[in-house]
Amino acid sequence: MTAPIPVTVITGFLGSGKTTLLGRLLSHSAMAGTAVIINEYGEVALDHWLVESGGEELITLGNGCVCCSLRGDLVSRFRRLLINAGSGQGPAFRRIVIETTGLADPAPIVHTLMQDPLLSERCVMDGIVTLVDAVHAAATLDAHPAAATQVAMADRILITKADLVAPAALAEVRCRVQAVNPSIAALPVEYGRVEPDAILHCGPGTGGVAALGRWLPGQTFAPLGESKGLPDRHRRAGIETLLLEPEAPVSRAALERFMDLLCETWGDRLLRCKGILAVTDDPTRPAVVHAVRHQRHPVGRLPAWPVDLQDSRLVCIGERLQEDWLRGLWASCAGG
Ligand SMILES: Nc1nc2c(ncn2[C@@H]2O[C@H](COP(=O)(O)OP(=O)(O)OP(=O)(O)O)[C@@H](O)[C@H]2O)c(=O)[nH]1
Repeated sequence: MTAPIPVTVITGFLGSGKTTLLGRLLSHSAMAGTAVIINEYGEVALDHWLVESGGEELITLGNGCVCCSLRGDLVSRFRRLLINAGSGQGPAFRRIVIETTGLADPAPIVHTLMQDPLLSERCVMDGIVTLVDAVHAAATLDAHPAAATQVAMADRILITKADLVAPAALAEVRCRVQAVNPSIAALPVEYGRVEPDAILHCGPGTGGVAALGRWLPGQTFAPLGESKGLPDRHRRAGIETLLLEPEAPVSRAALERFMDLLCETWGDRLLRCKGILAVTDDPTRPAVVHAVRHQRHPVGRLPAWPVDLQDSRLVCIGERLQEDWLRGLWASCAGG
């Protein structure tokens, strides 16, 4: 009998720093042999281009959420991983990490994995790790029940972007988080700088997975069926995504102006914006932009275009977004 493969679910609301954390962790030798499944909500998945996996198996599930519309896809990708590794057709691995979308409810994900005969025989849930963005914790927990569910079900909680708030504000976030999940101590982090032990080996205890194990048998979820037929509950709740695919490179100054105006104007309606875009100063090194609500993160650069991405893409996720306005703003800033 081989030991069951531990599965870690990394969750946290949109833009809370999941991909940043994952990228850091995967560079650690203790994470060698990790298969990674990244799920993204936007129309076009960008995260896998932003994670340096160091040769680990990396699978993307895009344009939907593994807690609802993509539950069937999650099971089939998981099964394929296990079957390919078992038959030698795919790489062997020692653990699996799933990065959920920022909107995901962890309960149906764990339920989906626990009810599949092959997965429940070969894998064991290690833990649910929830990231809470220190800058936006209060607004997010107030407005989005999924954010509170993510915290309530956590085995480990990391308060990210601790560098962006004052100590008093950080203490408030801790209190807020502990009011939702008093059994877990929340650990502040900056740019995902944690040792792997901070997220691994949660083990059976009083945390989220143990609690879910007791609670799930009494719950019913929509049957799995064909994933494409499952409703996307976030879309029904009014969360929309917009995609821009600019054809020409943009100047760095125009890009900065666009991001500033976008965050200023849409503010809390803009739950997330991210993009990989060609810039005129060096179109071979694309710019990476991120925003969460009114907070715009500094523009980064990739050393080169990923092999399977050659065009600029920018995704916005939010509520009451207006496509015409977004396109108009881009045109007026970029001059296109
Ligand atoms: N200042 C600061 N920025 C951070 C920290 N962690 C992440 N970021 C930035 O926050 C932005 C979003 O980070 P991501 O890691 O992409 O967030 P995510 O949770 O994967 O985003 P989604 O998958 O879209 O939900 C990026 O610009 C990161 O560089 C942190 O601790 N401090």
